[in-house]
Amino acid sequence: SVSGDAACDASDSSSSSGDKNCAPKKDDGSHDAITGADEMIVRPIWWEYSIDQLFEDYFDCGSVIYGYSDDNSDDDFVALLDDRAERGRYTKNSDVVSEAQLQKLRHQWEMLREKYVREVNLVPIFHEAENDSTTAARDGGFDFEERPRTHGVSAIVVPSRIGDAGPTKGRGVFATASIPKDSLIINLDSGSTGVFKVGHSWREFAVSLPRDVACNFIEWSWVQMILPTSETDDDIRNGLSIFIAFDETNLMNNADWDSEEANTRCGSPPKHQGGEWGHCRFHYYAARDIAAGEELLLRYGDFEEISQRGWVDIGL
Ligand SMILES: C[S@@+](CC[C@H](N)C(=O)[O-])C[C@H]1O[C@@H](n2cnc3c(N)ncnc32)[C@H](O)[C@@H]1O
Repeated sequence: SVSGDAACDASDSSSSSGDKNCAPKKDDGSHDAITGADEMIVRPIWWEYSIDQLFEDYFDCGSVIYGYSDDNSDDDFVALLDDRAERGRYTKNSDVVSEAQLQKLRHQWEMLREKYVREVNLVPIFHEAENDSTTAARDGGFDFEERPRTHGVSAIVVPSRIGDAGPTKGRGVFATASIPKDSLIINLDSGSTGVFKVGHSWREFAVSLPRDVACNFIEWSWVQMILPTSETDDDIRNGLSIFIAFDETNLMNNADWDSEEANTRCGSPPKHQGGEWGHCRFHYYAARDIAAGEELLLRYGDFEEISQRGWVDIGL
């Protein structure tokens, strides 16, 4: 017998994944109990959910992230779907960078950061902002007074602000000072990026978050294959890892989808004209001179597989 949702037979593993009739109630932390002959196994109903199923079925994140919901059938929704089909994505919110929205985001990053330190803690995470003058001296003398302070450290080490990147892109990150070619822009070694090595621990972390934070957490996480720097490099992040940033690097958009050249590239910059970029690990540099006011645009393919195959390989 099955406790909880009687329509969902938890002993059939296929029924717990993807079948909308079996979708759990949101945020109730409920479990399905399977009664065997001698034992009762309590199996969490999110047990086998893939990342896509968590996003679509468990949390129904469409309305949270893109502003649409399955039961919305008005004309706006049809137009919205058309737009999504064209662009692949859609962001409806017109007030994406109001102070209230940014406060909410900062609060979510802090919540994720604290929970990560409490429950996972595989890499050092810092709660305090670094001393800006030290950072400025190290990274080329930018005037860091211009940079709005975030809670905790940020991986973005150039003067920047979160801004409205337009109706299809949503928020983005913009330079607030000119950045010379080859400057360090993102340092994911700054104690502001968490790592998970096992898909299931990431899944467990996701399902215990409030719905709106969970949807962002899923949207912001990425899987990356990190190549070691040498035979003796035993950094826990080497190999296949899931990463989550606790800062505004989560808001950086992709250049490729608009057929633009990324101005912010992962890996060490080529040492000579026409040379190759080094392996993408934790540092991102200016691919050219970037003017104040320009959006900092990544090439998502630098750090994650476009096919998103890594999620399957890591158990999600
Ligand atoms: C890491 S987030 C970037 C922040 C996002 N713009 C926001 O406001 O939350 C990645 C998401 O941003 C959107 N995005 C990124 N680059 C885009 C582009 N070039 N065109 C349209 N949407 C883009 C997509 O929805 C994508 O899933």
